[in-house]
Amino acid sequence: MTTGASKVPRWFLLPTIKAQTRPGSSPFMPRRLALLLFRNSTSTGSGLPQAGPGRGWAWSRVLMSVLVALPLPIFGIGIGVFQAQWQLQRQADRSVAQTIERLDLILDSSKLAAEAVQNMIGKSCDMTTRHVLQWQAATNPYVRSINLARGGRLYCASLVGPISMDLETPTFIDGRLRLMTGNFATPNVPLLVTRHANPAGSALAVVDGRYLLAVLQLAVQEDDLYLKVGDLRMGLDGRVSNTPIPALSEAFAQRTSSSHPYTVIAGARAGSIKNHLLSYTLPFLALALAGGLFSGLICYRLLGRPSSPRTILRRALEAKQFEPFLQPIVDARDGGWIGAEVLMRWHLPGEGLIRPDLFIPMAERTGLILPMTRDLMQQVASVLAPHAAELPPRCHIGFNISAAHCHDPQLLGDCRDFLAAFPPGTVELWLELTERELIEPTEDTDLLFQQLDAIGVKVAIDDFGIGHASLNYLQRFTVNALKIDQSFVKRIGADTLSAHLLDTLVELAIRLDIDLVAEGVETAAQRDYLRALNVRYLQGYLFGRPMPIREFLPALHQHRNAVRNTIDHQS
Ligand SMILES: Nc1nc2c(ncn2[C@@H]2O[C@@H]3COP(=O)(O)O[C@H]4[C@@H](O)[C@H](n5cnc6c(=O)[nH]c(N)nc65)O[C@@H]4COP(=O)(O)O[C@H]3[C@H]2O)c(=O)[nH]1
Repeated sequence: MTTGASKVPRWFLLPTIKAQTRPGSSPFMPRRLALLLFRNSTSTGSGLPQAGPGRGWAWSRVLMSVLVALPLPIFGIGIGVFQAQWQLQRQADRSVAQTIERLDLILDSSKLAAEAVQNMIGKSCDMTTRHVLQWQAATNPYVRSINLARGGRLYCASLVGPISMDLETPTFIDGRLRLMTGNFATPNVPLLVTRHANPAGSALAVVDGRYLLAVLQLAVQEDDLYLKVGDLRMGLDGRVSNTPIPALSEAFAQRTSSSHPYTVIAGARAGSIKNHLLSYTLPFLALALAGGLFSGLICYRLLGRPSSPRTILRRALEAKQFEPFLQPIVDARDGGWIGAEVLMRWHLPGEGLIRPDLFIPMAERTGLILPMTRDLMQQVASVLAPHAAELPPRCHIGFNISAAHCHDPQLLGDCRDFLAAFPPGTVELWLELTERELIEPTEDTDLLFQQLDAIGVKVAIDDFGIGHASLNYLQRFTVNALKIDQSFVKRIGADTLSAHLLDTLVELAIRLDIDLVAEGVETAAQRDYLRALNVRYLQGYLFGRPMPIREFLPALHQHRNAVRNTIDHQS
């Protein structure tokens, strides 16, 4: 049976579906089948609501893609921050170590110079004393001048000879070292003074602050670096002050010299990690960001791709993309509508309507046919039940059911719910059994059919005459109607053998006292032939094509008006 405006013959599709759904076969949809599913749609039935893909799913897809995209940049930034922190701390440790090493060297040298003139302490500041002092200042690296003090006052300087100045002895840390902002000779150049005392007084070796600054600047990298002597400190700007050292929150190192009473402090202020990241790890971060973005996009694409038939159908079901189309069934005697067969259509946004024979077999194999049929029943009930009074008396509404339904105890509940939606006696529910999958009769199926019969549900055998199981079904189940397959109807008038077959089927139904419905009636000649054979109900394009459920009631009213007009005309 071929229906609709298919471009792909059924023989081409079915092997693919069968291969796909064979137990143990790949769970992924072959590309050909995916293409078939998405490309082969009919263009019938315009005016359907635009059912978009499930909103929930769309959000989940975006959320999952973001979750996939984020770890790489987060990991990249984490690694970058960790690496920057580690590097800044290492630099601070190294700066402190190098500074201590070099300053110790300088201070050792100035200490030696002060010790070298200790026998001159207390002696008068004559030419000989000055000569000794100048000699030491000239021959010791880093030492700018050497002075002598007595009784708390400077009295002899290598630079100017006799002098009298307060030494401010308490300002020397441990009595040995003093950091100064400048002195009488160079008031703006910091100095570091080493003091060597003996009972007669003290010798003072003065180191120029510019050496100290050079040491600091050579050792420093990205960090801040300070030399601290007592309360005074000297930073990389070369100034001496007693203001507190700024908070070094992102790296910190501090060490006190083991030889001289001073401390070196290094570290990184707030914002250094960010600067470090931007200057050194930017390409790495950009790469991590691009990687994250790429993986997020790939994830988004993959989630948007058809995965397994089950997933595709489940998503479509969640998105309410399966819609009921109704095709009228008429009384052969007067052509009046007695009800309709419900036929499922898949309304795929952007693609139009997908024919049921392209997805029903897959829905049956995946078991999704059960919730799909339930959804269809609910949709039909919700649209038609409020208009039950406008329907034909005991309106016949037929749903196709599959083998899986016959083993599903929920079918009974679904049928009950469907009938309960309508006022009692207004509709007659028909279940049409197809032969696509063989129904295995068991005690459970027997019980189910008995229960269905008990609540007034009728059973029809669909496509009767073309399958070998139809007769078995007749024996096994309580069958209320046979639907003659449209292939017999098509051959009416074509050959005598077909005519005989049709006659025999009709005779069988009459003998069994079962109702007959002929499908696929397209011409008046077919209608007349079937009517002459006493086939009770007819269905086919001659009376109406499958239509969206919302068009069914207006079409029914139109049909009634047309019949009324004809009767009026005749009378
Ligand atoms: N050429 C021609 N065709 C006519 C004429 N009158 C009706 N038809 C088509 O014949 C099919 C009759 O349904 P079916 O035999 O139950 O065959 C159905 C049924 O077996 C299955 N199907 C449809 N809806 C459902 C469903 O909700 N559940 C299940 N399990 N199967 C369904 O898909 C099959 C195909 O459905 P449709 O494509 O809707 O095709 C429908 C209908 O559109 C006519 O005059 N000429």
